[in-house]
Amino acid sequence: MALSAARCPSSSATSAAAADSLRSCGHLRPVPRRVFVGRVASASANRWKLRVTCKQDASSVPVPTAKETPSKAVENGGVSALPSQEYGHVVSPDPSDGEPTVSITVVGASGDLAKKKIFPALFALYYEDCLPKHFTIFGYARSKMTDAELRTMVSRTLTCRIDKRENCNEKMEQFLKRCFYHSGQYDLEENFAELDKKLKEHEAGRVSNRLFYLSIPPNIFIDVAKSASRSASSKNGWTRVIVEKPFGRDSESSAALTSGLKQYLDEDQIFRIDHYLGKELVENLSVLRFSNLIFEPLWSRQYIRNVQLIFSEDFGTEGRGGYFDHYGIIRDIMQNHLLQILALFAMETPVSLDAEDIRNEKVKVLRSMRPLQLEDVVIGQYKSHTKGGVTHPGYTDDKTVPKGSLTPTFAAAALFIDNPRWDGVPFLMKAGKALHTKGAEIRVQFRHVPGNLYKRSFGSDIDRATNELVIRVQPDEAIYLKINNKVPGLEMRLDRSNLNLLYSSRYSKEIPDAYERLLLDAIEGERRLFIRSDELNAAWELFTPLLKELEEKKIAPELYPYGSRGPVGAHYLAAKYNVRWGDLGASESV
Ligand SMILES: NC(=O)C1=CN([C@@H]2O[C@H](COP(=O)(O)OP(=O)(O)OC[C@H]3O[C@@H](n4cnc5c(N)ncnc54)[C@H](OP(=O)(O)O)[C@@H]3O)[C@@H](O)[C@H]2O)C=CC1
Ligand SMILES: O=C1O[C@H](COP(=O)(O)O)[C@@H](O)[C@H](O)[C@H]1O
Repeated sequence: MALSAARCPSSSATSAAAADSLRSCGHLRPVPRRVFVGRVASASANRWKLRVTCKQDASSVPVPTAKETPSKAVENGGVSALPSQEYGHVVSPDPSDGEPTVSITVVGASGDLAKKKIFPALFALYYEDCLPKHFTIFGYARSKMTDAELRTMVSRTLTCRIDKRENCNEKMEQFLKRCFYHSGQYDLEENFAELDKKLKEHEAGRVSNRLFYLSIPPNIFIDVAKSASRSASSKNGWTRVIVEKPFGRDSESSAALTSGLKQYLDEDQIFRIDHYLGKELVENLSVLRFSNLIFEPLWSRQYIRNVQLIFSEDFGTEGRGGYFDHYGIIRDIMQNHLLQILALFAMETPVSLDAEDIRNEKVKVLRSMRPLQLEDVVIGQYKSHTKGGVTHPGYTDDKTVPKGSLTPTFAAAALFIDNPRWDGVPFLMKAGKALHTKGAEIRVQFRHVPGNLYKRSFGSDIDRATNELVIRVQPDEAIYLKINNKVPGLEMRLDRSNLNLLYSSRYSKEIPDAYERLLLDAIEGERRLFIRSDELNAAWELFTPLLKELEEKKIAPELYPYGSRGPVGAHYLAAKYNVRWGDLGASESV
């Protein structure tokens, strides 16, 4: 049954009834122990805060961590209070209200990711009143652009929530007035010093918190970290840096990148983004598991036969072939997105919802994993295919891809966690580009019912009677459980039906983009969904030997037609572990 779009009560609501109502409005969100509002206020042991509404007030201003708190020497001394001034169309408010400001600099603002994801996510946060009262956004890149040109560029990709269109144009205009641009080189400290000067003018003497989003190729991360930290970091608030993947291409290059960044930044300041962790259904994994009695007792080798993590795209690498060829699908999707989901899925119950407690459990899973064996991996590459008169190019037809490239655009792998909970349970991953469909899902196949009284009704294929829990991350977000059910009627006939939680039917609220959640978390200092350096090392240690072996032995990928289901080898790999991929549809009905 769909919920009607109820009006949400204000952030000051504290009664249990109000909290319930807020929960149904989808505004409840765990964030760490800063402010305790509403019903769970007493549950401080759980370190929960209810983000009842995004409206920022003084009480929700993030408190810097011990490391981020500036020394007393710089506090107050670093920046002199400037009078209110007019900046572009914005009048900077009087600093006497004592509230800090956040300056967000998108480095690489002229690029694809900035336009496609970062600016739209910032606007969505603004639209939802999630950004602090005082904020400024700067684009930074080498391209020459005026503030007005940046605004025009950004405005092309802004959209309003489809479920909330009121004041859309007005809000866009207000947002764009708070966006500015500075052109500079990535390795020139003087250019960042110029940026610093502009930021200070906008910050107008307030405590200034600064967030840099490095939306640039990884070979210039360290230059920017150096220039920004030396010449444009905050003197009296926090400075944080979001880095986009790829974080290296193997253990060694990743370690070098981490130590390079740590020359200029503390680990606490580095927010390594994996945008899959910001997806709604991935965020919900822990809720599903730890707040429902029925799942957690089943969450082990005792009841689970196998777990499948499946990613597919129905388009190729067109336009990104040059980048992709250096990485391939294992580094692009498996080593980060799918592995992060696996770690969240398989971790033990953390002590609390605190970022460090969660990340401690995730890293234990990663470190308990068996190094990947070549015989447990299948790789593929798409080839040209003509369908309905349309010819789709093969991977190596892309001019930016070297001829004869062996880079996989598809991979399937069987992974194992050698710990008491998961001993012997195959975790099967499959990821591919240019497949027949686009989607990402987690499939949990349970064991057979021992001595099943209805065995005869399933014929010889008992596998078809397996209960399966599907968490569909995208598209059409859903959680459904396949159960065996009696078909109504006088005869005894069973079929497989779904207990189905389809988000679009249940919730009227539009699902926020992953980048919105992650940007807001970075502003709030919430690190739960960002990758800690030891997690990253463990992830690379798992994949690096395999990646090296594939490259050294020049293993040729199995070719599959563009738009197909991928290489047949993936089925043999699953069969080796008595598994049938759940996304093939064959086991949908009995
Ligand atoms: N696009 C996407 O969907 C995704 C991207 N990423 C990662 O995010 C980051 C940004 O991605 P995207 O926007 O696509 O990247 P771009 O290649 O578009 O680069 C962003 C900006 O960086 C500058 N730049 C590009 N190449 C160089 C270079 N060799 N030396 C110096 N500056 C350069 C350019 O700005 P200018 O010339 O104006 O200085 C460019 O506009 C990358 O690390 C990418 O791997 C991760 C996931 C998805
Ligand atoms: O990180 C990446 O993710 C995208 C897929 O992200 P999605 O949110 O659209 O599912 C993928 O296309 C890209 O190759 C990869 O680098």
